[in-house]
Amino acid sequence: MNTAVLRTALDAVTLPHSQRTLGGEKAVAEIRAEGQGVHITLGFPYPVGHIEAELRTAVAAALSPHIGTAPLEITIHSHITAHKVQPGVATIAGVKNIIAVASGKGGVGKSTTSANLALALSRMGARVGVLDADLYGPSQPTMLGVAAAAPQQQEGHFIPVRAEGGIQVMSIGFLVDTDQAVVWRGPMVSQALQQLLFQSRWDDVDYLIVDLPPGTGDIQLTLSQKIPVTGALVVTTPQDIALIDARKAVDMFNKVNIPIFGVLENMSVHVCSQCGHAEPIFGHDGGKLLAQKLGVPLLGQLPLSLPIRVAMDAGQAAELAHTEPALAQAYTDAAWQLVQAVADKGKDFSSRFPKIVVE
Ligand SMILES: Nc1ncnc2c1ncn2[C@@H]1O[C@H](COP(=O)(O)OP(=O)(O)OP(=O)(O)O)[C@@H](O)[C@H]1O
Repeated sequence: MNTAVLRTALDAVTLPHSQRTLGGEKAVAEIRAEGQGVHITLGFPYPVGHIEAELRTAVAAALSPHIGTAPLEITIHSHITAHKVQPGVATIAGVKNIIAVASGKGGVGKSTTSANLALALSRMGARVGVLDADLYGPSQPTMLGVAAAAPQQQEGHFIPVRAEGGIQVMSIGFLVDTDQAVVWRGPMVSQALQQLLFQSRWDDVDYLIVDLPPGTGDIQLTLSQKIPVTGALVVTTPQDIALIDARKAVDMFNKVNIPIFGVLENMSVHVCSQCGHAEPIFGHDGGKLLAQKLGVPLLGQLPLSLPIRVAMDAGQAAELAHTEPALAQAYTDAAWQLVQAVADKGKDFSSRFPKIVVE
């Protein structure tokens, strides 16, 4: 069997729900002809659990003209590494990539998006963490169904609470009476965020989703100066007033050299559960147009949906995957774009070199 011919056929295979090819991704790690059969090993720098079945079918179809009915074995690996962050900020033990979820305006669904992206990433096979940095209104414990839990402490470290899918969750909501946090000033807020992040014992997290408070205040400043962020995404509703604020959030990230992975439009249209009529309550395609204007990807357009609201408030975000597969798929599509964008960033080598201290 000619492995060069097989490689050419494999390299041309397009990844499901993507424009990328196995060749472009340098994903074909090994082609081994053994006896009458063929063994293929594919390696990816992102999770592929959500496309694995389709990928296997596509690979088998591409090889079938060359191998006929010979036995075919396909092994698929994902190896997710740490990627570059802002210059001068070192990465954190146990966390490979931090993704900040921001919005210019409050109430646009940033926390909802953070929780659902985390769940999508975990369904795709990644190890995921969520840091609730919305110190004035933490909602991740509720949305992810772990509001009654508390992080254990071990040798002065917090052990993040585990939610559905093994998601590691840390939130100021676990530690303090959040009514008090409302009166905190800048330095206290900044310190609380750093404590949550640095004093937690994260267990080999591929992607840590940081749910930021709305706006461009103290938390965002701390984030940009002290916390190693791989990139950010901005959530907005389509109406003009939200878009103006979303743009401010994007400008802020640009100023501090944190790349924007994309814009996610939330509450795009309302589809009536009775008659199916779609109504653009907050306007049409605003997030899409903003993404175009800014030259960043549109990660998705999520409808204003009663099942989303009910699930989030009841702490049953994880159930959406079973009860509302189309909505869960929209979050998976967004997460899929996100992990590809992360993989495109340069790798981080800071942890491989000893720190040089000048005294
Ligand atoms: N696509 C959606 N469809 C229906 N309800 C939604 C949707 N997205 C969010 N919601 C609901 O809107 C409310 C606000 O959402 P969420 O808390 O995620 O917003 P936020 O931007 O994080 O708010 P905050 O400014 O308080 O941090 C919640 O009750 C949530 O369930």
